[in-house]
Amino acid sequence: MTDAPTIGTPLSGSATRALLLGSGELGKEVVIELQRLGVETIAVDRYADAPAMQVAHRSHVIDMQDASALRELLLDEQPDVVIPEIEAIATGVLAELEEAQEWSLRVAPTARATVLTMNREGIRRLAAEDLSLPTSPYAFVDTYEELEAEASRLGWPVVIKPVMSSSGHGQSVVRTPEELPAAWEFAQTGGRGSQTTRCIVEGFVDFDTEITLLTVRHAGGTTFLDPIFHRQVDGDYAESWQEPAGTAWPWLAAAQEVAGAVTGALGGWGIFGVELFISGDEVIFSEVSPRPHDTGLVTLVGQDVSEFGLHARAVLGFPVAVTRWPGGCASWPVKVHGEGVPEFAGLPAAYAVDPSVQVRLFGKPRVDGERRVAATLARGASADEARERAKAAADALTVELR
Ligand SMILES: Nc1ncnc2c1ncn2[C@@H]1O[C@H](COP(=O)(O)OP(=O)(O)OP(=O)(O)O)[C@@H](O)[C@H]1O
Ligand SMILES: NCC(=O)N[C@@H]1O[C@H](COP(=O)([O-])[O-])[C@@H](O)[C@H]1O
Ligand SMILES: [Mg+2]
Repeated sequence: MTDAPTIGTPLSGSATRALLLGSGELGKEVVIELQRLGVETIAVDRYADAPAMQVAHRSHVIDMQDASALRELLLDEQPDVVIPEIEAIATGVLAELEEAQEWSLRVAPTARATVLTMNREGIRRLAAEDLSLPTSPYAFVDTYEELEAEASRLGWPVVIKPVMSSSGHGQSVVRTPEELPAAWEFAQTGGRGSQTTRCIVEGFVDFDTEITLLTVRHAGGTTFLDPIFHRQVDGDYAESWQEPAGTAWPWLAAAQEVAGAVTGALGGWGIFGVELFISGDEVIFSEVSPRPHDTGLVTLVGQDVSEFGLHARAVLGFPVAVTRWPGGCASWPVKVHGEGVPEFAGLPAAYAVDPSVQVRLFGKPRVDGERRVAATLARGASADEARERAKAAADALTVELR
């Protein structure tokens, strides 16, 4: 792909082809945006009938952590752009193929960015040690004995996370030494299938609030979106919202500086979800996704172009601009526990909450354990009003597993 890209016609020799690695709810929205731009889309994930597969031109099921399977697929498809969507990918293959340029391949935002962020160690060392950004105190451990030593050095409570995981998988807050063995066990079994025992152990940050600062690097420069506030439960997002457009924050300039430094170091084009803790006026870097962020689902109602549309435009090489809905907006994820195929009821009641309510049913084929299967979205005059509406809409939905 050149710096001034053209878009071909899908399924023809001129097609512009985008291949998603990871095809969950976030990828589904990216594929919809790419389809609107006439891009041929190929959705890949570890299981069949994943959400993005249901809207893409075609799909493949492979173990994305298997380097040879991934290499074989990419050589076969030869996409113009690869869009990583999840944290469990053999990213070394992306770096190898981007470097080799056997065909004109770009990885969004860059192969190096995906390598560095796929593993918590890469991005944490880049931010804290190379860029000298404030982070929680941390250590990396490979054994239970190392964990014990580092946790007591850092001081309680500590947060333990597998180096390859997301959405809180395998993550726990440990308040006393007695809780440590169970947390180690959870980290070993609960991650996203990494082949290592390695974990990060972090000192607990007693923040006032936490935000995702969506940052778009694109052909026209770098654009910071309005902060997205969120509340997390067990390491996974439980609610996110944007305050009315134009709200001023004393820490915003510092937050943009941190986001600019991290995304600048990662480089390339695309959207980044920069996760920051705010404590007083202090901004502490937590982590960054070089792709759309789950808390950014709120942009589906808060902006004229959502984070998914912005990612699609940026990775294709186009400049972006954003207009905000002037009021508040909110998203509320729907998670279910159990086993079976989801069946949803209560949509009329959810829509009756407010005309601004929107519902996304992701279409995940089944649930085994706990899984996010839907989200509700709403607007309001204030963020609080939007949050109440999004929650009320989610409460009105019922999910049966059959
Ligand atoms: N050191 C810390 N101190 C206090 N809270 C923390 C710390 N690390 C993580 N958390 C809490 O846990 C949440 C999830 O952590 P983190 O983002 O690292 O996990 P994740 O698995 O990558 O989640 P996601 O994929 O949803 O971003 C954070 O948003 C924050 O609320
Ligand atoms: N915090 C990261 C995040 O929200 N990622 C989103 O969740 C999907 C995996 O869901 P699953 O575990 O239900 O398959 C991913 O594919 C992505 O869309
Ligand atoms: Mg996170």
